[in-house]
Amino acid sequence: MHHYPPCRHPDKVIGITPHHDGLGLALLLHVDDTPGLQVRRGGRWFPLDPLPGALVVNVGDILQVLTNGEYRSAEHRVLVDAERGRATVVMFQDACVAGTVRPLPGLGEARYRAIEYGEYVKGNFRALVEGTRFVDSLRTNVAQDEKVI
Ligand SMILES: O=C(O)CCC(=O)C(=O)O
Ligand SMILES: [Fe+2]
Repeated sequence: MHHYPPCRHPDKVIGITPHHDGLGLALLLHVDDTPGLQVRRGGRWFPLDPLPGALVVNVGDILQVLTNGEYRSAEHRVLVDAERGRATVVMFQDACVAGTVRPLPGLGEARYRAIEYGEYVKGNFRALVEGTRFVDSLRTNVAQDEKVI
């Protein structure tokens, strides 16, 4: 659960810095009608305003690998509001702890190499601290050559 208190200087703070979710699928419920969530596409930020009764479904990096890059993990961030607080509830679907993160068979040549889940988690945290994307380090030559993912 997230709570973003109002801030009189919203231009000077950030609710959550830009990131890609590292896990599988994220389901996000807006508890109130305060906007703040934004998604980046083509270098621009777009607001994802709350819709009553709707869930925001967000693809994370593991799902990007699982689908061999067919589904892309979306970069997003949260801004804060000057007057109103904001609350959200997020549920992350994760991979099996004893499992392997790899593209599912039948989706063409693998664009990502397989990695044990434990190693994935460690690498993902390391990359977060360094400000890089761990999923990029898993790309195979196929993905490098295509320059699409
Ligand atoms: O609270 C939100 O709108 C987004 C939360 C989020 O991006 C996250 O938990 O990864
Ligand atoms: Fe997120």
